[in-house]
Amino acid sequence: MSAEPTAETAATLTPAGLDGRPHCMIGCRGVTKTFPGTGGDFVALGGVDLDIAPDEFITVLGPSGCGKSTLLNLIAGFDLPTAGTVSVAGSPVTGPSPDKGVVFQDFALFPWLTVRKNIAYGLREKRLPKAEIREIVDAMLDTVGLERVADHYPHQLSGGMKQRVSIARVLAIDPRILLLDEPFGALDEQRRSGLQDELLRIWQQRRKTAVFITHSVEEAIVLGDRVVVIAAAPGRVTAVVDVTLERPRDRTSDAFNALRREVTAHLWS
Ligand SMILES: Nc1ncnc2c1ncn2[C@@H]1O[C@H](COP(=O)(O)OP(=O)(O)OP(=O)(O)O)[C@@H](O)[C@H]1O
Repeated sequence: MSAEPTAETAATLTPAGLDGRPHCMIGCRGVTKTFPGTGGDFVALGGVDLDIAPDEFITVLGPSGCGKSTLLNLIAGFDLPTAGTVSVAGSPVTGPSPDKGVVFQDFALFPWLTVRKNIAYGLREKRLPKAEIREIVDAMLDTVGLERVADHYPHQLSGGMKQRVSIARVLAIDPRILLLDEPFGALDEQRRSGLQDELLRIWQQRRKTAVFITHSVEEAIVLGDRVVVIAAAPGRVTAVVDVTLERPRDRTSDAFNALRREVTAHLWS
């Protein structure tokens, strides 16, 4: 069966509600991605279907190599699917755009720019007036608690600080969608937990649609409204677990542990 959407299915991807907002911010329909290999094509994603609602926080969990980053790259528009469609607010994704902000694990900061200038980078690209840039950057420095190191360079910062800068740089351009590829993977438990809290606070304040890739079952449950489990070879969604626990979530509660067992079972099945 063809994975290409018909005019009818494309139209039903994002029917607007009474408030005029789409029900689905990100829609994946039969998303398949193959890469050429020496022994023939390698199917990294084999038909992913997923709808993500506006303001929803989705976490994506799966073994190494199952296609998590590939999926995120397709949503970001860094690459195109071999078959199927990825749409944002009803329009097919054809490339990167300012409505999608991406945070990478390795921070991707400019080493020759100070913290302030790193955060201002996207705003300067947008050619905003200087005073407005300053105002937004000051607000961002405050949000992520980095005023003290505003004039430092990346090499003078800890890993956690660098990741805050990369989050602030993305938030500064105020994208509707946040795409985060294992952003806290390299941090110690304490920093990781602090940044999880900070990210949730920002997400709740600014209401964004978030897709967050992780290898950690705990992180997936702490953050997500839903945890999407992906299996490998080919990459496909094998489970979607609703997390209805109140935030902030108590990682030691019975309900949390029950979810941890459920998600882990899906991951290993
Ligand atoms: N540009 C590419 N060319 C060839 N193969 C690729 C390319 N990008 C990814 N792959 C392959 O596709 C598969 C999925 O890769 P991907 O990086 O999406 O996995 P992942 O789940 O994010 O892994 P990890 O958790 O280790 O980061 C892997 O087998 C990878 O080797």
